[in-house]
Amino acid sequence: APCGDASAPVKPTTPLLSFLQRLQSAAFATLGPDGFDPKLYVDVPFKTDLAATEEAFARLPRPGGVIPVSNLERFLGDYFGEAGSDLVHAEPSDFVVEPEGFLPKVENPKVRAWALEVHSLWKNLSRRVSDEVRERPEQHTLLPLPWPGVVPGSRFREVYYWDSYWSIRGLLASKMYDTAKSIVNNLISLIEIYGYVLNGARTYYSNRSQPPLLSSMVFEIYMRTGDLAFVKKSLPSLLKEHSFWNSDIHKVIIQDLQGCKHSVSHYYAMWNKPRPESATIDEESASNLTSASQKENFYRQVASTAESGWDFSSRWMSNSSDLTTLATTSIIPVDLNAFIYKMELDIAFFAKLIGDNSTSEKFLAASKARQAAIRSIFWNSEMEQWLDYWLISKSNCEEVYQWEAHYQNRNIFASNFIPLWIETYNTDLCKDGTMVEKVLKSLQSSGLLHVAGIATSLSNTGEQWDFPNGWAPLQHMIVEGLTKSGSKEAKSVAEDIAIRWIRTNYAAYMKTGAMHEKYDVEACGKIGGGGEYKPQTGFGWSNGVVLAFLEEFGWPRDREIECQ
Ligand SMILES: OC[C@H]1O[C@H](O[C@H]2O[C@H](CO)[C@@H](O)[C@H](O)[C@H]2O)[C@H](O)[C@@H](O)[C@@H]1O
Repeated sequence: APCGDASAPVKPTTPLLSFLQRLQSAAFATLGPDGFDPKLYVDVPFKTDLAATEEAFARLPRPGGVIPVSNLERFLGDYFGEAGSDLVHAEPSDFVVEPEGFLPKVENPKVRAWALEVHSLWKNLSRRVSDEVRERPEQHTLLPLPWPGVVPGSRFREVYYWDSYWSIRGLLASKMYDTAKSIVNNLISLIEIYGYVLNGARTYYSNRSQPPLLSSMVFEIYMRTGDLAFVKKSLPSLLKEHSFWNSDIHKVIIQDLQGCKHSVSHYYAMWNKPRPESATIDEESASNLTSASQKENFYRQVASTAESGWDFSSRWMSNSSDLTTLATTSIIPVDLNAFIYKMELDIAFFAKLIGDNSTSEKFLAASKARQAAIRSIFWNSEMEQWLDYWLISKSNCEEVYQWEAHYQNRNIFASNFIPLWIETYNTDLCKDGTMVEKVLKSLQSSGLLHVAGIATSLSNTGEQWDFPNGWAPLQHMIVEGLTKSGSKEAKSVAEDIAIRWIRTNYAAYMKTGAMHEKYDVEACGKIGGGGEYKPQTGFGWSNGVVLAFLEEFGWPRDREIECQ
């Protein structure tokens, strides 16, 4: 990792984005904070070139320094298309109303009818980039992805990296294999250009990635389709992605108590300014920081937290009520290292499949090293969970950090159980049945399990990746880990969590007519809240997880779907 902020990389911004940020700031001054979504102003496509638009913007009247609402609205209408209009609806070629062999274990007619509705939502969420973006990319922040894809929904108008994994899990249950492959091909196209998968398919997301689950997407698609050519095509990009996550900025060396050095990874965005999509919010949050370097550090922490996918959470804060104490780059996250461990196992598996034995052996060795690191650095045998590790040092500039037990973060987060999802695939821990039972007990007494699913954390901070919110990805990884653990008891707890999650999604859908981005786990049918934007609907990963759970566990005819 870079030694201090000064040496850390920052991606250049574009003139288009700088202008849109000025527009966003002017709109904020005009409209005020109520209902204001800053992302809208960096998503609007230009109708004409930047120079002409900037000139017209400069000519707008500004009595008292603020553009009147009517002038702002007219300017927006004259010079910009609707946000999202450059990503057009695309009918997925592999969608059928009721696919053959769809959710064979779902017998209850109400649940089946609802599952078919959820399945049909893929049509609403399917998009392709308009020809206009390809012809004039300089007038859009949207990136010209080559193939159709699936978006999360609502304000998340573009493709997102880690969301895509759960959309794919649902698409596979919906038998939409071509759409699933097309999503992966788009992400691969980003690696070919940038060397990594971007947080999302917008120019303003190019300073960071998101939790790396591309190899898991390829793995799941291969397991369903047996498409070896697809694996062969994906492998070179996966190798590039692996180096990105093990490069200078993302790599940290920690020496354990036995003197063994471990190479692990952390989140680290190539950015030290307000996030363009939330600049008005970030500037306000940083307003009490006095020096330029304090602000730059804060902005880097904010962007690095967005790279984690958990934006925002007490998990990354040294004081859970003060966002300016975000310290994400000083934390070695257990889930990120579990994902990279899985990436290493997947690459070894794919390389073997295509007959590249030396790559396979190299990545098997890398996975063994990562497995040892996970055990030495994150595992806490007293709590029987894996804990994030905080890099605390006087200079914040160590070549090698010395591991100390009290730098493990003993606060409880759902991420402390994410290695379950990976361990079950291929490890000694899994062979030791008692281990799974210990982690299960620890989960059961953690305080995370609630009537409507697994809470993200135990702290109610008002941030969206904290209590009482429950997120589909977290439910899915823990449930799948427990299900595949080989323990009967773990499988039955997993099924119970899945049933609660399905019920809450169903009840909220019946009440609101929509699938939601996050839910409140304290009550069945309650949607989540908190954070910097209004709760969103659609919603790719929630749809994917409901379909994946229904495929795994089914729903017997005589089991009630209503909240109990
Ligand atoms: O606009 C604010 C932030 O929004 C995104 O984060 C949230 O939505 C994503 C899409 O569903 C999801 O992947 C992420 O986990 C959520 O926290 C975006 O990814 C952030 O970069 C952005 O700043």
